[in-house]
Amino acid sequence: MLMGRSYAGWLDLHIYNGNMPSWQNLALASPMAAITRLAKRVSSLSPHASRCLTNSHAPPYDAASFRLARPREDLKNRRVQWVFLGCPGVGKGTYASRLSNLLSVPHIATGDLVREELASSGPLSSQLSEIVKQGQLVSDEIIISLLSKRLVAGEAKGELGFILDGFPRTINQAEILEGVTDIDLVINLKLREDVLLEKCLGRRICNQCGGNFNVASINIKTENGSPEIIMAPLLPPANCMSKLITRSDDTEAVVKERLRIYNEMTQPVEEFYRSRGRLLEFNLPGGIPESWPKLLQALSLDDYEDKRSAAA
Ligand SMILES: Nc1ncnc2c1ncn2[C@@H]1O[C@H](COP(=O)(O)OP(=O)(O)O)[C@@H](O)[C@H]1O
Repeated sequence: MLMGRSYAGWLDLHIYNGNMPSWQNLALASPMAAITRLAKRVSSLSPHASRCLTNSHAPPYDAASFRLARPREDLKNRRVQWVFLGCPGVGKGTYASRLSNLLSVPHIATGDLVREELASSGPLSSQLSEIVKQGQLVSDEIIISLLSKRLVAGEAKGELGFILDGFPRTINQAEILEGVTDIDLVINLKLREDVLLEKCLGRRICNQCGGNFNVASINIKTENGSPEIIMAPLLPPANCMSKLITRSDDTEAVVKERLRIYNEMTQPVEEFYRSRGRLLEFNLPGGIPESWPKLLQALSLDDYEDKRSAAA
């Protein structure tokens, strides 16, 4: 874990590339260039995927935007474009969502996009349902189409920057993303595999408000030099209690398959960004109360949060 080490510290260690942004200076500009380039990729999808998406309830992208591609924006003139990597259950959604609130950039989770598509009973839903239930990855073309649609919708609302969670998950996705936009930072969250399994099995979602909770109480003592891990359950408020559901892919067999697929398909993506000097490895020291301040510290955002809360 990068504890007690400032950004400048990791710069020295070459964990980060030479283009370290000053978050506080990241000003306003549209991620339109990235969106249009991603949308352009969608246009080269197989006729089947394009047809599925074109038949969907919302237009997948604005064809006119293909002509608007602009050069990559200067980092100083836009908001952060970050990616969260990490195994199922590690907490990508939790920390991505907190950072999204702090930095006022959208948190875009491709798993959520897939679940929304499933819930919509659109043309892709029965195909997606089988894939997700088995813990397999959705095809690159479908996931890129869903993401492109989401980015275009966000752009129409004036969204700036993004924190991606669950994308890219394959080298091919990483290469496509690399071809369309600049990713400033990739935060790789890490936790022991036995804890990941417990966390996935304890995960609960309120089917009314969509809130994410966890009933698992993790208490692992120090052994063979590995540190103690204590994670208190993240219990829902009383009004969500009777509405909790478990994700269909959070069964022991499916979580193990998702972990296997992560190691096979997504771990190479860690190396992809490590070799480009953009990967921040962060070993979670425990639950949110211990991990959040340390993550902010590793991102040199602890001071930023103080200023934000003082201004609120
Ligand atoms: N980038 C992606 N590529 C392929 N499939 C994806 C991607 N993102 C999400 N999915 C699909 O959605 C499911 C749920 O994703 P997610 O909520 O991110 O799960 P996890 O908890 O395993 O990180 C995945 O198991 C996979 O089927």
